[in-house]
Amino acid sequence: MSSSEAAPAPATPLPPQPSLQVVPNIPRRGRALVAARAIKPGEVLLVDSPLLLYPNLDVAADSASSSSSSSYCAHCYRTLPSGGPSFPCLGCSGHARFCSDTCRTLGAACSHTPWVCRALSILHATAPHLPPPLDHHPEALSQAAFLIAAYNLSAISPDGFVDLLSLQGGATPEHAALALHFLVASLSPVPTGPAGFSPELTASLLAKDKMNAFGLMEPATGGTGERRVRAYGIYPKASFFNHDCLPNACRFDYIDGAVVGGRNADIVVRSIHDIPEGREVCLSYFPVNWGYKERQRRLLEDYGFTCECDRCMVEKTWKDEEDELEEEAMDDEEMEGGEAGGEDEGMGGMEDGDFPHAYFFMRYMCQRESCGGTLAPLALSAQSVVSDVMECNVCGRLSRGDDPDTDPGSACLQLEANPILIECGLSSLRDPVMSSLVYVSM
Ligand SMILES: C[S@@+](CC[C@H](N)C(=O)[O-])C[C@H]1O[C@@H](n2cnc3c(N)ncnc32)[C@H](O)[C@@H]1O
Repeated sequence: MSSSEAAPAPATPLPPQPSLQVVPNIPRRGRALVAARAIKPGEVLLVDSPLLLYPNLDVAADSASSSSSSSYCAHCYRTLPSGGPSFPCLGCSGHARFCSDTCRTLGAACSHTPWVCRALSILHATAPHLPPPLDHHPEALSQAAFLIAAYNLSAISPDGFVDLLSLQGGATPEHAALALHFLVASLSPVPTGPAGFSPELTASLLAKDKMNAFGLMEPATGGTGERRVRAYGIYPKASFFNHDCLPNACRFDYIDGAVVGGRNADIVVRSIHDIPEGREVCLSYFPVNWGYKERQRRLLEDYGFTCECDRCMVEKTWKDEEDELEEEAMDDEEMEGGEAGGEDEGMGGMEDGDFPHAYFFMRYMCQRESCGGTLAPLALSAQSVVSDVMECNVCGRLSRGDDPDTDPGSACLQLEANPILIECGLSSLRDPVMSSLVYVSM
């Protein structure tokens, strides 16, 4: 280089290229998220903060502890340390408790305002005497808690409420929605935002909740491995993900994790494996090990569509065979007067050749009994190196299982959710990811 040539400008790192595009309307699927470029396994595709959170009150009503106060912070839903300090709400005689004075102050300003506090207190007192048809409605209390949170949002954040209204889902008021509307109306005068308070709005909100709420699970406690939902959240960007019964991404929450900045209720969506540019990125709306009939029933009842994904197209034919087998078994039973074993609707009895998704189940499904979680690699390192450690999005176990011929369960590191590795996973949660959705017009 001669002395007259200008020295090259120091290289400035390129901003991260967005990984997802919002496509506004795919026929029969509505909005969708599509890979804006080739995506590697374990990439953090989205970090989303909740528009609102609300408690799963139906669990509390079921349990013996229904009369005691909740074991989660009423603002951020972190587990409260047993025997440790907690900060009672000053308005409802400590029924609601917080994990810190900061959460108590934030709660009073947004999630646990004086109106929410009063309405939830009355709801707790009313819970044993709900009028019909709510007395036989398994989710009545949680749905009432959702409506309280939603109408509270309409008053404290009209913009947030507009985001909520923009989500998929609408309905005309039917019996249960009307009953919930009048239950909420009876609790305490509802603070109305610009959208008002009406049976039509209530029905529409309930439909949006059904189609878009994410369950945040209780911590895994060993034992049976069965986990219940501690709270539900509405996540506006994550709500754009459509469903696939063999998803290419899955979501994690670290609600009890050591997340800086008070964003422990954020959810993180990571890719499970390579995704080519242009491919739709989908989550599974429930555990991937559910059988065909159960999946179709849930998708139709709660989400209003019939799934035609590749897996369903294959398993649809199994259903007919199963029905035939069931009929044969019933005929045999009638002839022999003996017991006939029923066919498992899931994977039971399948030969490898009948089951083209076998690889997915071996590689990406948690092998821990009764977990049903999906595995994704820990987040890509800063150098974009794909991790060979897989994390389960339900039980949090970490495992190494590159070789599909080995049982990933046997390679399981047997660590409880490892805080160091999870911190590594979270280290790539930079704010730019939040804005990495780009909107395209068709
Ligand atoms: C959480 S929203 C997903 C985003 C939605 N497409 C939108 O436009 O906002 C769930 C709704 O999307 C639609 N949907 C999701 N997955 C689908 C699929 N595999 N096939 C058809 N529709 C689907 C259904 O209407 C479902 O109730």
